[in-house]
Order: sequence, then C-alpha cells, then structure tokens
Amino acid sequence: MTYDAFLLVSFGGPEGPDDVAPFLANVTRGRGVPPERLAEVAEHYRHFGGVSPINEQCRLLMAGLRDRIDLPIYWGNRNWRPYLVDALRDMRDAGIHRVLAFVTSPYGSYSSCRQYLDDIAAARAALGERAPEVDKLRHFHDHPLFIAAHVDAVKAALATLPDPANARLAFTAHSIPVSMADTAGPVRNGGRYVAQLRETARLVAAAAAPDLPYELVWQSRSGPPVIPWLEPDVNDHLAALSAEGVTGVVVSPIGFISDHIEVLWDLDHEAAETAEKLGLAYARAATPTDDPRFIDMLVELIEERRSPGGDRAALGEIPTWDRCAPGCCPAPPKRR
Ligand SMILES: CC1=C(CCC(=O)O)c2cc3nc(cc4[nH]c(cc5[nH]c(cc1n2)c(C)c5CCC(=O)O)c(CCC(=O)O)c4C)C(CCC(=O)O)=C3C
Ligand SMILES: [Fe+2]
Repeated sequence: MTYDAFLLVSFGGPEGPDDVAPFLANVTRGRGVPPERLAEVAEHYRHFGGVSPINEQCRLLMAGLRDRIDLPIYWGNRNWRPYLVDALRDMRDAGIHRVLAFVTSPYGSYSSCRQYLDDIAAARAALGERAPEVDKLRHFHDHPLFIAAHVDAVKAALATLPDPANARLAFTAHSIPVSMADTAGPVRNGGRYVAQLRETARLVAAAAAPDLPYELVWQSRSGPPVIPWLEPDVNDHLAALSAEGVTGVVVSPIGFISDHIEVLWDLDHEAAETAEKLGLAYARAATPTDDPRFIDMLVELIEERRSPGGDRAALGEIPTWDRCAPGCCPAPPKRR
C-alpha cells in the first residue's frame, strides 16, 4: 500500500481564553450537554489560561515523528484549529492522494473512533472530488509498546507511595453513556470500549504489579444526570477503597494518550484532592506521550499498514483490524 502523507487527527483544544466558548460550542453542538456542565468545563480551561495542553502534545508527537518517517506530516483537529478540513485542503493542494491517519485514541466507541471517521468523511465531502483518501490506523489498546510504556509509568508511580506493597491500582478512562458503550464495536457485538479497556488494564497490571488488586473505573462524566453513563466514578472508587482500609493508590489514565485537560483537572486536581481528604496516598501514572516507545509504536503502526500481509503486534485477545466495518460504533441519536 502506498501513502503520500501522514495526518495526525486529534480532538482539538483552545489556545487562549477567547477560544474557550467557541471551542465548547463546537464540541457540544447537538449533544445535549447541560449548560451547568459547560460552565464548569469552561472554568477548567480558564484555570489553565484557556490553553488546552492537547495542542502542545500534538506538536510534540509530530516533532518526535519527523525524523522517523518518510512521509510529510499534517495535522487536523475535530473541534479547533487547525481543522481537519484545512489540513485536507492543504494536502489536496500539495497533490497528495492517499493519507494515513493517526487518531489520538486507542479504543473503539462512537466518541473515540467513529466520530473521528465521520468528521474525516465530512471534511472530505466539503472538499469535493479531489479530496485525498484517508485510511485510519488501527486500534492499539494492546500494542506491546503501548503496554510497555504504561507498565513503566505505573511502576514509577507505585515507587513514590509510602507502602507500595499494599497499594491498589485504579485504571481510568473517559466515561461514556451506557448506550454508547453497549453499541461500541462491530454491528451486533457491542461492548468494545469497555472490553478493550479491561484488556489494557489487565495487561498493564499483570506486568507492572501482578500481586496488587486493580480496578477499571471512569472519569470526566458529562451529559444530563438522567442518562446513565459508565460507573463507578474515580472519586467514588477512591472513597470505597479508603472505606476498605486501603492506604495508597496509583491512578493510571489508560483512556488518554497524553495529559489532556481531563487528566490535569479531573485527576491531578479533583481526584488528588479527594484522595487527600480521605487520607489516601495518591500517585498518578504518566501518560505515554512522554515515552519514546509511543513514537516507536506509531512508526510500527505506519510500517505494518504499508505491508498488508504482515504481523499486527498485539498482546491481548481482542481482535483489531486495519479498517472498521461501515456500521461499526454507530452514532447515538442527536439531541437538541
Ligand atoms: C471517550 C471520550 C474521549 C477519549 C477518546 C478521545 O480522546 O477522543 C474523550 C476525549 C476528549 N474529550 C475532550 C474534551 C471534551 N469532551 C467533552 C464531552 C464528551 N466527551 C465524551 C467522550 C470522550 N471524550 C463524551 C461522550 C462527551 C459528551 C458529549 C458528546 O457526546 O460528545 C467536552 C464537553 C464538555 C463536557 O461535557 O465535559 C469537552 C470539552 C478532549 C480535549 C481535552 C483537552 O482539551 O485537553 C479529549 C481528548
Ligand atoms: Fe470528551
């Protein structure tokens, strides 16, 4: 398979205080997110000067990749500048026909996979016939290099606790509506988001701390309270651990590939504060963007896609594939 360019596809985030409101409007259009929740999230961004950390992380990722691949690198986001449609237009104008895209999420579900594919399709449609064709790289939730980076991060976090031998591991990911979790994956199967996250948690725990109990819990719940989302929330989980007599916990955000605002606010600020109130020793494991093996993995994912018959490195049992089936991870019904 021949490709003419690499495209980094990310969520996007504000780059200053004036960007926060229009960014949030882009993210939540038609999604039924209550205004109270939006105001709260706007405050999280303002706490960091209205600058999302995600953009710098994208720039770092591209810088890490630059000398490692022989393809020109482009960057397009779903919800903020540089937008996908602008990246695709630049590529088209540069005579690029086939593009390999890396989406900054390892897992399947509408929010973490299909929504990116839909937005790529919409951006292509806006450009008309000469829009470059875009192939998305596969899910990588159990890639050996992804797991290895998390394993070392969890070990390093554990080592900072006063009593690591009696600590617990809590893996976190973005909560999603239960209805979205139920339909994640190929048509008729469902449950792919939770299943992949469970597998990632199992693989990391087994290699990092085989003797410690671990749980997969959820963070950053949004949406109206009447709609069920995946539970328990990480803060409730910390309280439950404390009630059991546990004295230390490592929180590993396997649902995010870098220190997004959800990691910096919902974990480093909120969950850390919860732990402090409970008298629970708390350490947050690093996300993989800081680890050179993450770039190594990306290089491997690009190489494997260029050799269709070749190996697809994977430690787990949940299958991955190069191309998601058309009806995979369907969109939830639009609200508002
Ligand atoms: C599964 C998942 C991931 C992980 C996969 C992936 O990485 O894509 C993720 C990532 C992210 N989510 C992000 C930001 C936001 N997500 C929101 C809202 C929502 N997220 C959802 C799910 C997910 N989100 C859902 C079901 C909603 C409800 C509205 C809807 O159905 O779409 C809102 C609106 C306010 C709120 O409701 O909280 C914001 C601002 C940022 C940027 C962070 C930064 O700036 O550093 C990132 C990386
Ligand atoms: Fe989100």
